Amino acid sequence: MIRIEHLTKKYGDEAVLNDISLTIEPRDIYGVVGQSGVGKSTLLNCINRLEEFESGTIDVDGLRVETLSRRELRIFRKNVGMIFQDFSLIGRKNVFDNIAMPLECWGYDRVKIKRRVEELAEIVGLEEKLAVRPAELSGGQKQRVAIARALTLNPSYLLSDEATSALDPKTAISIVKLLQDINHRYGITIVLVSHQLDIVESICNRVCILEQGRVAEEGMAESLFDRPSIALRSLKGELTDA
Ligand SMILES: Nc1ncnc2c1ncn2[C@@H]1O[C@H](COP(=O)(O)OP(=O)(O)OP(=O)(O)O)[C@@H](O)[C@H]1O
Repeated sequence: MIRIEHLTKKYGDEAVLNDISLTIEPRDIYGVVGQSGVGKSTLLNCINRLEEFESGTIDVDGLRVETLSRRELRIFRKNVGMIFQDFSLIGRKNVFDNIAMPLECWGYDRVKIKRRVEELAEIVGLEEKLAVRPAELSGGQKQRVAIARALTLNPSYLLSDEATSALDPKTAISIVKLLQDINHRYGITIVLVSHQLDIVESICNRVCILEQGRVAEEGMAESLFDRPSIALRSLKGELTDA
């Protein structure tokens, strides 16, 4: 469980996140939506402490993220995979070596690395592409490599920052299905930041809408999308400013 309480994060004097409190339950696919610049990526980056924050607490499975030492943080991050819009793959390494990177960092032996990489390649449907470099892959295939790499250390959590935003609609749906499958089969909790509301509606069970650094609305995706609030209608562009 991720429990965020009274989180405030500033850049300079400006609070990008202002007193955010929310709870992400195990096995959730939890959507975070909001206008561009509202602080969605910052919120994700606070969860695995890629960003430090001024006040508030983030508790992940009983660990207080803001109190972790550098060594504890390294271990904590094994449990929290992350994927990005730009895939963040290493161009000079092939698919096998890209997926293997976290295992190599943790000093696993070659036999274990080979077994795990092949297992993950099968899960994401890239068994035939292990020897290929990222430049020879489609966007969807690149994101599959990134997903496999994010799962190498068996995390309980996957943070997804606009992972489908650079993909065409059909490919985006195939990645969404893969994320759904990973959530169902392995019980991995997913926190999904996206501006693609149709995707959030199709995959997330809970959603929070951020507005001006605050939680404008939070709840079950079904009820939120069935009876759109002012916050959601505004995000959809259905309301014009008076
Ligand atoms: N390192 C930084 N230093 C200063 N300001 C930053 C930094 N990173 C982000 N910001 C600012 O913080 C605000 C929130 O940024 P963030 O990337 O979290 O928004 P977002 O909701 O994810 O936006 P988008 O949907 O466009 O990706 C923005 O105004 C951004 O300019």
